Amino acid sequence: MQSGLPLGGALGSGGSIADACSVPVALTIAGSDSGGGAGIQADLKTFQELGVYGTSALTAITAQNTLGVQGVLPVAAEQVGMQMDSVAADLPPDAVKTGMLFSGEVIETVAERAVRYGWKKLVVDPVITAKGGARLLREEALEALRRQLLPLALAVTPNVPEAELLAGFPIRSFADRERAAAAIHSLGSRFVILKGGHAEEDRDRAVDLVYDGSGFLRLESPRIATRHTHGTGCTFSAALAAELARGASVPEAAAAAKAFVQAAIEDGLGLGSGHGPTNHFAYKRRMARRESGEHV
Ligand SMILES: Nc1ncnc2c1ncn2[C@@H]1O[C@H](COP(=O)(O)OP(=O)(O)OP(=O)(O)O)[C@@H](O)[C@H]1O
Ligand SMILES: Cc1ncc(CO)c(N)n1
Repeated sequence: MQSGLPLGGALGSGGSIADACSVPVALTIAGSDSGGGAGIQADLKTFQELGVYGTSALTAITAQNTLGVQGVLPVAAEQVGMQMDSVAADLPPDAVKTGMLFSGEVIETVAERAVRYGWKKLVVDPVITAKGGARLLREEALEALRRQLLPLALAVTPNVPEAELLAGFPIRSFADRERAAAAIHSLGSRFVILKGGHAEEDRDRAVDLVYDGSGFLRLESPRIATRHTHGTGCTFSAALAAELARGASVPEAAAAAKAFVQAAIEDGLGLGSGHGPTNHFAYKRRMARRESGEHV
């Protein structure tokens, strides 16, 4: 895994940063959250915190805050495609993640570009509803997600309600979660990371399951008692994509993403009067304190 940005030395030798910089690049294809805790804003903040240059293709503009989603304006699929073309032509991404895609046409456009540009490190966060229940994916687009996008994914990162919809059966136990991960894996993604934020049977632990088609890896952390978890899923999948862009394997990237989101929830900001955002600064600050010898 790369440990930092190779900027050092470039300035003193007369070269420009632009000439010398080989920073990893990630692309997020997602919706805008005006409240800044989820969507494209969470993704770009996470990329930045992890030392990855962030680019974006916007799929929808949501009017949103910690209380809910007040409005959704979809971006036309053609315009989403043009944004991907602009980025791919000039700033080829090392990893790509998708979030809110909203329509079947946008999903089809993303799948077509993923093939055209050979995006191998594609993370699909199958965003379906927001925490308050607002729909971020049209009902009729679920099949397009299952059939067109998942076969192209390196990793898909459903939460429990999304996994129920993708697998087609309810999840009530840990064994159900394993069965759902296997069912989703059969749709074609190389890895399934079934997140446990919503899992009601785990009161004390937040357990994410990583499945590669043969074995399960469990990523566990203490469950934090807080309502400030807006955007945890976006933040997790963005951290996963950033670590993949830096050269990590999927299990390594998933463990790092779990640590990133745990710090972001633990050091919450207390903003807003509903489900507040997480703290995207927290992980990097902790790492810096750890490196300076502090016990964190
Ligand atoms: N209360 C919590 N304490 C610790 N970790 C949590 C908590 N809630 C969620 N997580 C972690 O956050 C990550 C995202 O999981 P979650 O299931 O909440 O995703 P999500 O529902 O897609 O999020 P959102 O829809 O808010 O973006 C996972 O790694 C999960 O384990
Ligand atoms: C734009 C957007 N994407 C994803 C989510 C899911 O958290 C959200 N609430 N808003």
